[in-house]
Amino acid sequence: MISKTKINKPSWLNLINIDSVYSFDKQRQVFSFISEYFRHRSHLAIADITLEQKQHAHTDQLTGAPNRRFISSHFLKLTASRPAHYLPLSILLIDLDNFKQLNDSYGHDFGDTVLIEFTKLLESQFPATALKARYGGEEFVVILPLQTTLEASILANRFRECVQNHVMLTDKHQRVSLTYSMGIAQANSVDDYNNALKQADQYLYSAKAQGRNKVVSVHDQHASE
Ligand SMILES: Nc1nc2c(ncn2[C@@H]2O[C@H](COP(=O)(O)OP(=O)(O)OP(=O)(O)O)[C@@H](O)[C@H]2O)c(=O)[nH]1
Repeated sequence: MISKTKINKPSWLNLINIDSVYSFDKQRQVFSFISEYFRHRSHLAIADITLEQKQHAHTDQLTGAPNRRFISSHFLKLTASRPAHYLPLSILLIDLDNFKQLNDSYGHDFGDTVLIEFTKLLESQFPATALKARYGGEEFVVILPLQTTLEASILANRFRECVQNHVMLTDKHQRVSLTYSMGIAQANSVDDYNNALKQADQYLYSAKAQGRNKVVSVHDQHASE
């Protein structure tokens, strides 16, 4: 004898415990379940889309790094909610040197490859707890939680050497290396963040003015130049 559970029906119907789908009452139950099921499914689909849109809005599409929006809408909120786990923040503002020239010499596609490669270097060389974001164009920011600018400068100079020694190959097998300039400032509170960022930008400008391939913070005697 063929049991009732073997009647052809969509597999998701097995999710409900029904002995029979024949009585009127049971049919009503089934239909109400079906409509509930699809309502639930469409809610999940909407939730998925929203999550995907959020991810998209907070991710730099070329490099996959978090973008500037991620910092304000997530990272700073997280810092505000758990200050003891994050503050002080060291803010490292990075601008790749002579990037226009690199694009002009080797092509925009190679420039894109360099930005991707640089993001990978940031990821591998800075601690996992650091936020590494593409700020826009050839500008990046690294935020180091629980670090003073003095500690951050040591890491930053080590990374500067790592980057200048890192050789990349073009599709014509030309060897290309890269340098960057950096300004570092410290935020002791979340409210301090924007001022610290401006300060880091001034130090970055100073690093460029001093000939590039340089890290400048309050500890550098030429910082005010
Ligand atoms: N390949 C590529 N280039 C980009 C991207 N975003 C910005 N750039 C280029 O980066 C270059 C930045 O040039 P500038 O602002 O003149 O700065 P720079 O040549 O790096 O000179 P300094 O900053 O003074 O050392 C421009 O030519 C932009 O077109 C990108 O996503 N991909």
